[in-house]
Amino acid sequence: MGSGILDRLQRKERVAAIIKILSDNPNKVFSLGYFSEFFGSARSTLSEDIVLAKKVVEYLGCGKIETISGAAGGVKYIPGLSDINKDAFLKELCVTLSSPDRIIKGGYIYMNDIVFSPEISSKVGLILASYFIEKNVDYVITVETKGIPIALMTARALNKPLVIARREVGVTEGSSVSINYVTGSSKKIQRMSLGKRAITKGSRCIFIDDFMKAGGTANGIIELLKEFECELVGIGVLVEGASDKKLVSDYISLLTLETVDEENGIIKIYPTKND
Ligand SMILES: O=P(O)(O)OC[C@H]1O[C@H](OP(=O)(O)OP(=O)(O)O)[C@H](O)[C@@H]1O
Ligand SMILES: Nc1ncnc2[nH]cnc12
Repeated sequence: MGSGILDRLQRKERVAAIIKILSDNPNKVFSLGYFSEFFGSARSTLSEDIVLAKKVVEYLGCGKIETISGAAGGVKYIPGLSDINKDAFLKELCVTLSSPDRIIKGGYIYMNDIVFSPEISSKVGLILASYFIEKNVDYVITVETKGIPIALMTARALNKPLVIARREVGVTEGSSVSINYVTGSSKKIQRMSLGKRAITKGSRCIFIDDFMKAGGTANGIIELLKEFECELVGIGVLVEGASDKKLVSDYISLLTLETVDEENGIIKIYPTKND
């Protein structure tokens, strides 16, 4: 494809196609030359198309198209949600999560339907990714199980690989490194393992999870990454438990769970003030 049928595309059709190509490949730089060849149009024409594409993305409040100058320059799409869209989404999520029928014995709330919903977890991933765009991330890391969809969606938005620490050593991982850690959720000593070939030495990683209680899991990830001589450059979770003393201090949470009152059937959860 490229020339032939596509060279007959009109400006508005090219703009739609540019947006599709860029948004399918978040954070990937496409040169003007690439589009010029693809559409069989002059670079000057493409520059004007890109100005229009930028306007459309801005209008939709779904991130931005950025121009990178220089020899390795071009354009890339940085996914995101406008503040208005983000606030509305997080508020609505709080309403959904505060339904009393979500209360689980022991002070937990049921979140499986939320984290396993592609529509919701993709937006959560977009929002979390927006906090780490500037961090030069090489990998997104999570620990099985419930953090996986959100971590994958964050990795998708950053266009970086996802790495999953396992509770048990997986045969298909090859030789692995394991560490023990204490999770506040189950208050038990747990083990997490990562295949030795999963991450390249010296990489920069962010840890993404669905929930942070005491932060023992995040701490475990820090210890695990030390074994790989990798650096943890950010931590992001969908929900943090407000009343719990944390073992880590530098993290982003989107929602704060203040109370789960089993007796009176009350859940208090609100968007975290991060800025
Ligand atoms: O901050 P912490 O005190 O360490 O607790 C947070 C951890 O607890 C939850 O996992 P859980 O143990 O419920 O496992 P699951 O994801 O397999 O359900 C959550 O997904 C975090 O990984
Ligand atoms: N869903 C949940 N609700 C409350 N505390 C938790 N800790 C881990 N998961 C949790």
